Amino acid sequence: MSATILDGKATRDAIFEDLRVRVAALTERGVVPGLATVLVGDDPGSHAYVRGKHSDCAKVGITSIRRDLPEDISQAELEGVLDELNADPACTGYIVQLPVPKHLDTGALLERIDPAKDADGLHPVSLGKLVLGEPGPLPCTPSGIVALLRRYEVPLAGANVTVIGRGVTVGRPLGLLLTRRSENATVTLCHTGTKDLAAEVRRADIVVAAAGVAALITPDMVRPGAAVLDVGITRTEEGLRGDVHPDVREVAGFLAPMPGGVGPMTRAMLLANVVEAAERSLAAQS
Ligand SMILES: Nc1nc2c(c(=O)[nH]1)N[C@@H](CN(C=O)c1ccc(C(=O)N[C@@H](CCC(=O)O)C(=O)O)cc1)CN2
Repeated sequence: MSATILDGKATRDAIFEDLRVRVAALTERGVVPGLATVLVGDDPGSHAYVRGKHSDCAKVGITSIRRDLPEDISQAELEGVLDELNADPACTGYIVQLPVPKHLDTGALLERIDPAKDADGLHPVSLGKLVLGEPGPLPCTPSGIVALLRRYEVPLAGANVTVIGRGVTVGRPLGLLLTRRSENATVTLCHTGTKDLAAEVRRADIVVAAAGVAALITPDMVRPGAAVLDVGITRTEEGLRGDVHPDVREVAGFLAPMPGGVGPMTRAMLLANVVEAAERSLAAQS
């Protein structure tokens, strides 16, 4: 039997409906949420994601600001742009599109963002709040994964989850999210040093593949009925490839495909972070 598809686009559309109403309520009370994006260089994938973020903003009524910058910008110049956004009242939240060119220090850039405007949940203060279990913006892909699993009622409490990839945008924060008491899953975080990846995947109830290696997860590795979420994207001459082999669909119980699964959820959770931050600031004013 073929897997039930975890439909990220349909789930995103439902989230946008809710956000549209909340943005209208904020705007009526004089708070206009505004998302800025900071994009460095010419990477076509990053340009496509940033375009998508701006078109999402238009759909829910969030104003958006673009800062597209040249590949050879210096760290100091780029930090100057972040300082301007920190001071700009029209920008209530912003992101630095990752990855940035190699000569730039990603950690220092993320740290430069005013934590109150951290729309991506990647500032050290936001990640610290996640570790401490305090409220704050959550990294978008991990929170999108949890929202998608919840929407399709995939059981999380007590589940064995194998996450492949230890990056700061997906693997590491996802491990923190899924081991909160509210999710209560047991997480194995796999990476290039993992001795027997197939064995770690085989014992999982839920597999999240975020390695960026095309077709890394093959049907023989997946326990029949498991939920498999494909987060990896590899651009090849034949088109986009996910980390999950297409035949996994015949073995898995649930499948978040690439495209159409986790990606749209990442975009939805970004806007949710912007709206939640605006709501928090309004509550703090009153
Ligand atoms: N500052 C950040 N940088 C990056 C993040 C992030 O969350 N914050 N995540 C990724 C890129 N990303 C958003 O920025 C992103 C990736 C993929 C998708 C998406 O919708 N993918 C489509 C398929 C891909 C395509 O059509 O090109 C899908 O899965 O359906 C959205 C956002 C790294 N950088």
